[in-house]
Amino acid sequence: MTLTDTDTDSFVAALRAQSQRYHHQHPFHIRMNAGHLSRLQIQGWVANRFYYQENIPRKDAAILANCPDRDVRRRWIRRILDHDGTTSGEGGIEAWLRLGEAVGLTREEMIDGRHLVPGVRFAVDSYVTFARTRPWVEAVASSLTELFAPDLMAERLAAFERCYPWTDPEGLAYFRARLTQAPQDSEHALEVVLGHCRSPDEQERAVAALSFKCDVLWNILDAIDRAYAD
Ligand SMILES: O=C(O)c1cc(C(=O)O)c2c(n1)C(=O)C(=O)c1cc(C(=O)O)[nH]c1-2
Repeated sequence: MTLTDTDTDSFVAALRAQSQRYHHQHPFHIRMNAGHLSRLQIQGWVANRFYYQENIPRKDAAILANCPDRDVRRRWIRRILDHDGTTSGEGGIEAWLRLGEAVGLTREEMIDGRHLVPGVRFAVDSYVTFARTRPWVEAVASSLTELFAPDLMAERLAAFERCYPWTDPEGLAYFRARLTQAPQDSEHALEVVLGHCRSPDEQERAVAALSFKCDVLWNILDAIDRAYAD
């Protein structure tokens, strides 16, 4: 099927329109970026988000396992290395642990999951299951929330520096790294999705996958917000 530029433009517009459902609008993030969260609420968010961070490489490994395209795999595998690092002391998961320490948590309490609330576990697990069980292109499409992430990351970095001065600034390196990693990742993911989703049905399923992922992120924050209510 041949796609015209207009078809592609309207598909990209439908994907981008999902930004209206992105978690930058969630009341918990709005309060975070306005400096209205307590130290306990920040710690609860960091400890619970650790479960998301540690599951991202498992989600990406599921996409690799289901993907028959060598070129895509060759590039996708970098995401796993970005998060896991290639040796101890490196990678995004390590950086998140340092963020936790910077806000006053210990590594042990993040790793053993003692603060993990059921709704966060359920939402994160559903994202990993989605990547394992749905067609790999849909799983790639679900990662496209990263198209919307950089503005939120930049806002969050500024908010931490301005409003939560008790955070050790070195702990914010994770957010800085994502400012460049997220656009690279989402650019590749968008290229894959545009290349593989040609029919209206495939395009609809890609938009639905992205919508599902917005639900995952929203539910993570709902669960954290409820567990750490004022
Ligand atoms: O803090 C955030 O707002 C945020 C959002 C997202 C996202 O939009 O999915 C990711 C991340 N962070 C992130 O740190 C990250 O590593 C990441 C990987 C993915 C993905 O779906 O593959 N999303 C995100």
